[in-house]
Amino acid sequence: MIQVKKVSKVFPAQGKGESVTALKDVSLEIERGDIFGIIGHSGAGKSTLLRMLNGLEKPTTGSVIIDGKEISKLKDKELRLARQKIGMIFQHFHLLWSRTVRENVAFPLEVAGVPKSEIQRKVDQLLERVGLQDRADAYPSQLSGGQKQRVGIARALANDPDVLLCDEATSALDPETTASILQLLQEINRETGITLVLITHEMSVVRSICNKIAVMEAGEIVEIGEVEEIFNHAKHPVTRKFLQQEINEEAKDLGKCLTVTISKQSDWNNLISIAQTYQVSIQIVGGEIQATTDKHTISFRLLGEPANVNKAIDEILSQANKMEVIERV
Ligand SMILES: Nc1ncnc2c1ncn2[C@@H]1O[C@H](COP(=O)(O)OP(=O)(O)OP(=O)(O)O)[C@@H](O)[C@H]1O
Repeated sequence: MIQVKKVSKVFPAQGKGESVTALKDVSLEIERGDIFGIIGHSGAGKSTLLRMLNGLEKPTTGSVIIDGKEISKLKDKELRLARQKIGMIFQHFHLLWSRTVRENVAFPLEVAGVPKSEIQRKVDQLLERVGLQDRADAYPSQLSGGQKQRVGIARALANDPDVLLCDEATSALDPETTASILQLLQEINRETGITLVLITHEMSVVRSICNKIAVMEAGEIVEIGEVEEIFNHAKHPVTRKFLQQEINEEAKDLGKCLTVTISKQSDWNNLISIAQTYQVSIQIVGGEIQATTDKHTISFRLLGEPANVNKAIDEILSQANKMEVIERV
């Protein structure tokens, strides 16, 4: 469905600045119906790659092929037609603020020259699909973040695209709304077989809906494959860091989480003795055994009476000279 072949992108120097290599020799293949996640830190090149997929950005070298057509070579009308089959949703929604919900969703259909009666029918159907039929005449400013993104999704689906590109589509939303938007995207993928490509900096997003993932760092793909495989056998440090971050985030919802370095048997004994003293239990939520350095990192939560948990944490922090506390969430 989507093939990115040896794509590089260099943004030429502006003024006195230096040129920026945003993508270096990136290759990937996305199959029809995939929910493909691209994860990376800010500046890794995710947006540039996503913009290549709908022809908004042209590769400096290499090619992008969608449904057999080399999008990077298309011009004018051909490119416009190809783009109608590639929807996009954004972190900050990009809605037209002076238009109602209905008019926002109708917009791409008007641009595509669809007859008015057909537009009406299609918009009703789309609004029902995203659960906004009773907000059709509201303006975006009257909607919650989740509802705004639902408008964005309905609008992106207006021309029955084969691909939906999601640019940090849930990053501005709270966890509950994020879950409901991801669920909607997953349902649409199941019902229509649409291919989803989503960029994110959160592993939890990848875990909840993606089947494949590419991890990017400094313009390159450092790890790529099936989600299950990568989550179980992450090889690259960047991937591992994202996974660790997710564990910490998850733990934040459930209780206080500490990540400490354990380098001696006595550190374990110490930890257990503190837990016994304050009658808390240690729930390990993650960790890493570093065979080469003999330093093991563990992340854990303390469970018990809140006052006791706090005392135990204070005790561990006060012994930071013995166990190095890397992170306290
Ligand atoms: N139009 C442009 N002109 C010059 N440099 C650019 C342009 N667009 C992106 N870049 C640079 O390319 C690199 C990759 O940027 P990109 O926006 O693709 O990263 P990203 O992973 O999407 O980051 P973020 O999550 O912050 O959006 C960055 O160094 C960025 O400054």
